[in-house]
Amino acid sequence: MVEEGTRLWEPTPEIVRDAKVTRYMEWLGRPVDYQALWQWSVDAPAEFWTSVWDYFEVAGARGDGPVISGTMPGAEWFTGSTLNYAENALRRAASEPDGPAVVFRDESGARRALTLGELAGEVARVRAGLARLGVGRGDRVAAYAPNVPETLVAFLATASLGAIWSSCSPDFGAPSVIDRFTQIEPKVLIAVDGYDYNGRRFDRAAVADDIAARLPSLVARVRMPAGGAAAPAGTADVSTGTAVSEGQVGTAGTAGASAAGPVAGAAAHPVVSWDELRSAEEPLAFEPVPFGHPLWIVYSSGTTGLPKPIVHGHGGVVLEHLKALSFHQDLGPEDVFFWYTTTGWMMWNYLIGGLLVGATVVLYDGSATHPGTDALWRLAAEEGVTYFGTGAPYIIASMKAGVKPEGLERLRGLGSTGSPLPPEGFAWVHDTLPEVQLGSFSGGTDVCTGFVGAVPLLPVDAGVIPCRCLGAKVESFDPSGEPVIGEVGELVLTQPMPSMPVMFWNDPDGSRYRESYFADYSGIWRHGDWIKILPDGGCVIYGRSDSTLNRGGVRMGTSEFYRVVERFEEIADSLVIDTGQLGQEGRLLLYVTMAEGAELTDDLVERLRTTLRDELSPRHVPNEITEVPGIPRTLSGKKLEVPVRKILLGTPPAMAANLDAMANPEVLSHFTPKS
Ligand SMILES: CC(=O)CC(=O)O
Repeated sequence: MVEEGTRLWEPTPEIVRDAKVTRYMEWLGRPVDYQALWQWSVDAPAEFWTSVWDYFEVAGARGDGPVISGTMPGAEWFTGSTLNYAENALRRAASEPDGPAVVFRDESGARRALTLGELAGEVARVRAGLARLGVGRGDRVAAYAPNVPETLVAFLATASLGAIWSSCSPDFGAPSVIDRFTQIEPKVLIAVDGYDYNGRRFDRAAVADDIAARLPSLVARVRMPAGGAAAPAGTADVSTGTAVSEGQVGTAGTAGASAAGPVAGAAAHPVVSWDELRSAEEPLAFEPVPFGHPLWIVYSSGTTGLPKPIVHGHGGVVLEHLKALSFHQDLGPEDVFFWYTTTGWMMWNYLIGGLLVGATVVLYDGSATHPGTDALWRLAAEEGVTYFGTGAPYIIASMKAGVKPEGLERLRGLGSTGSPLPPEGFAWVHDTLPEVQLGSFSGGTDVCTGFVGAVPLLPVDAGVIPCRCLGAKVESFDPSGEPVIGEVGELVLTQPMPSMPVMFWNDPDGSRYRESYFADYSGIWRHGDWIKILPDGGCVIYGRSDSTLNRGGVRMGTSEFYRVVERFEEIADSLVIDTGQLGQEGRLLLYVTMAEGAELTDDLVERLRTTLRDELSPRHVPNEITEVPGIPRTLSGKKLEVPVRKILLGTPPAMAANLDAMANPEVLSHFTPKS
């Protein structure tokens, strides 16, 4: 067992000297002191964010309007300024056309690379193609597409026109894509015919047809062959619209006809191929748009009602990602940046932000563990990745599988997000890659970034996120709404950040937006996580505050519970649910999946109970411990604590959880209430 707070990594004087954030402080004329810099960044947000614009020489016109007008919700940033995300992402293409921009790898090991010049050329072609289809400023372009270079090209082309992007990963089933895209009424749908995962080809042509048929707003659909444009000829027949998959053809577990039943009649819009879309060579141009002009729409995985369509603006994303990627991940033009994600998670949007700081971005499409658990580590070694990001579950899986990554001499930083990483995960990273700085990073889709994370100036302690990020005034509130240090409380933001949503789509009076973050504390963003802020500024995240374990008034985040349970080598994964309701003590139910060859014996149950009693409290001994075949997770790897709690309290699974956004919906049937 690793004690929380054990010092694991410290920056050398050279790391501190060479850090991008150090150069920025020198430029500001401030002493190299992170805590003092953070305090200034939140006490003087207008000065701080102006300095970010100036320091990075953002391409655009800053104007002389106020930097912040109004307060949350509805604070406005850089009134009167104009810029374009795509121009900022491609700004070095003219001067360094041969510089590396994008590397793509798939499960089979196939590799494609694009220079900055090639990327800009492709963006120009697709931009022209979208414009021919009638796409202009404010129109929505939706993509049902994998993490391939064509998707990135299409996004940048969309942004260059001032049109609005939205993507879903092709492992999403039709109903959940329809739930998302019908809300935003896209003009063009870019849809892939299939994708490869875990050594299998999943044919998505019929799903793409179904989605397109339910989007009456479409003026055209672009057909992308499985594997992207570099797929072998014959992979997709664009004239007939039938997909001819190579290799084994499978049906994804989440596939299926739309929940709303079959659609009669063929779609009225034309279908064009990717090659037709990119057929004309045209000069690249960028539509200047106001700071808050919508860039993309991402979705929060809601469990009731339709997913929330969260709109982020060009300016907020450019400034936030420049700051976070440069000062916290320490990325620049010499870096090769990889984060394991699909296009359906905001970490894709974050990953491609690497272009803003000049890094080469590595796109990977496929399973993290195919053909073996070490798949991503190998990829990182082969591509000379300098910053490797992944979900915390992959680190835990690598630890449990005894993976020993090799050939990572260039690696300097390792990002972990998605769910809290326990101290043991921190220690494994440190023991395995002692030179590498682990950056546990937490924030969310809502702000398209992390607001607590690492910085190269601060040490890393087991289980502790080293700092609150610059410009993010994160505080922990006790039940009476008072800020607390050293105690677990509600994570709130008491100052606006520029990457907060500019609005929710289809929410003209802003009520849905206000209800989502501002219902509890007036003018203060409640994020929905438990956090403890330590006296030295370090932070510990304890999971979602709406799935808290409240045992006789002792409140605890679920991550503390998992930390104890998942240390047992017999346990592969776990889920804990407190069925208590407001004012009522409920039952504490622990679900476990077993490691290969292990059994849930009476002896193991007793050891689990004793350890939980000793390490947490007698109130945290489960009433029941049940073995299940799988722990329900979203496609981006988050445990479904709140939906399972609802199911156990009587809500039907299809109403409690968004089945199509789940990695393993079939396991939900094992979580039914006992009569
Ligand atoms: C940065 C994050 O917070 C990502 C996530 O967990 O969704």
